[in-house]
Amino acid sequence: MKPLLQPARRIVPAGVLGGIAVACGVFLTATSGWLIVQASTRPVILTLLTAVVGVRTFGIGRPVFRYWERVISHDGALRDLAERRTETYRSLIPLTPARLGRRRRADLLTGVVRDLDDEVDVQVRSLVPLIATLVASVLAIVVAFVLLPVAGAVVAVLALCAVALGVVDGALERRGQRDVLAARGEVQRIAHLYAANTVELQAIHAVDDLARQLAEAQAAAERAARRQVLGRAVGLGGSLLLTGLGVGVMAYAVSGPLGAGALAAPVAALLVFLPLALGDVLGLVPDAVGALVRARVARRRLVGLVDQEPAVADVARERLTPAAPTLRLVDATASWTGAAEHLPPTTLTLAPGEKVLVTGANGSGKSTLLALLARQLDPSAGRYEVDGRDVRTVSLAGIRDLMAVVDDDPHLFNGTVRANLLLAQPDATDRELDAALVHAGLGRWLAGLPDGLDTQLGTGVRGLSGGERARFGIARALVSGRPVVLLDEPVAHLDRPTATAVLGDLMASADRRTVVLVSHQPVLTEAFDRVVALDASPAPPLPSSIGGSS
Ligand SMILES: Nc1ncnc2c1ncn2[C@@H]1O[C@H](COP(=O)(O)OP(=O)(O)OP(=O)(O)O)[C@@H](O)[C@H]1O
Repeated sequence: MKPLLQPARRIVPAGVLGGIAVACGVFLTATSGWLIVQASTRPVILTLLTAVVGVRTFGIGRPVFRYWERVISHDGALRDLAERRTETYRSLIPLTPARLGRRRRADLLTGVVRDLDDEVDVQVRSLVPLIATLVASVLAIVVAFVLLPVAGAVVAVLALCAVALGVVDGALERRGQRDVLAARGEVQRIAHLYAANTVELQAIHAVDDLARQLAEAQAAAERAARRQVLGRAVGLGGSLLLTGLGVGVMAYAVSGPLGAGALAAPVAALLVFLPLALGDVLGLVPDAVGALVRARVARRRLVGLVDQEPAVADVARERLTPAAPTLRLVDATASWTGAAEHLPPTTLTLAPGEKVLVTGANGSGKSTLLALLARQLDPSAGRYEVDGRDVRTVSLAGIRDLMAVVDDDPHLFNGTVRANLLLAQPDATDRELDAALVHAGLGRWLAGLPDGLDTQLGTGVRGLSGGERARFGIARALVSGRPVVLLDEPVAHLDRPTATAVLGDLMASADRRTVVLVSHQPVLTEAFDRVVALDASPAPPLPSSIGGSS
């Protein structure tokens, strides 16, 4: 992964432009001070003209440079976001699904997107303001030093104090952030428990107890959020205090015993205004530090997710491309975690075109069996062969290209019907898409769509019923043209007549494809060549109960 603080393209020039914009603001205030004091002595108007031009230049320069900085910094940051997203999604693919835990894919993706946003925020919320502050501070120090060396030293000390304040602020933010995340996690845990088990909780009269726990967790989260805000408040309050102190010390330096008494009054005014104007810039530091802390936490989460060894080794290059493969498991077991077996030793041969129903109790390993067949897992013992070749000796992509996997909740992206189907086979023609929808039992649905394949699908546009979604998943599998279709409870959420109709259409359309369908209860058994029952108890070996038909 790219280092967190590596500036994206154009971020350094953006920071310099931001620095010039900020310096324009600082010198606008300082030259205004010079102008006001000089004007009070009623000099010849010509002596004021230079300062008037300076004030105008700085006044115009500030928004112009600020706008320029915004345009190029956001352009750079958005490109960086796109690159980091692509890189992260690429890293997630080999980890899917075995290393991603049992979280819902949508939740996982939302978390990853949010973490990447926080990470990229560093570019515009931390790097640009910090570079800008540095540039403006250096310019201010140089100008002050040229006018009066001790004034340069005062501005330099002020800038160093702002850095120290940033470090303290960072430590407070870090602690606050940790507490906030822990407290929010607890709220989420209890809320999920509450929402997912309301009926059971009512049955054991535990609803009030859990509601009290939820209220306490919520109160703890609010306290943690207040502590976190305290860090930011210390930073902002501290920078205001520093500004005030800076003005006082500078006033003392230019007028007091430090030998500056000889300074002309307008120049003295310019120098006294300098720390005041710099205060605006130093006030950016706490926000920049806050963004940095959030980004570090997000980065740690992303690294924890992405920095895992894939469950399946992809070492061989030779690609198998059989049109009708024979799949064979020989005493194969599989494990998601490496700590326990999640599939008992299994021997099973799937001839080309065979239709097999796999049943078994919850947790007996049906989905694990499909994951093994789809090469989302490799056998922890035994063998998995495709056309007589051990799958570990051929390319992973080649094996996966043979399989179409349909789960119990096919995802529909915001986009047209066509785009949602082309995901499975980008080269498919409209005729093939139409045919797949018709074969999956969605012919009438398609005919009723206002724009046919161009109709928009997805949230808030056009929803699909559970049965239609299941059929859409099957249509995608048909469009893919892959010779093996693996279905994990594709009709789990449907009523019996709809489930029977969907499966009937699948069997009629799967013609020469091999179909393995997992279901915790026997459905439409007569449509399958074989029914395989998985035993819930792990060992001893089960080759006799599996591989046979019932
Ligand atoms: N992604 C995963 N990570 C870790 N453990 C998993 C994962 N998926 C399944 N398991 C574990 O593997 C075992 C078998 O689960 P599996 O989902 O294969 O059973 P199943 O027969 O399909 O059950 P169900 O009918 O409830 O879907 C279970 O103990 C389960 O907790």
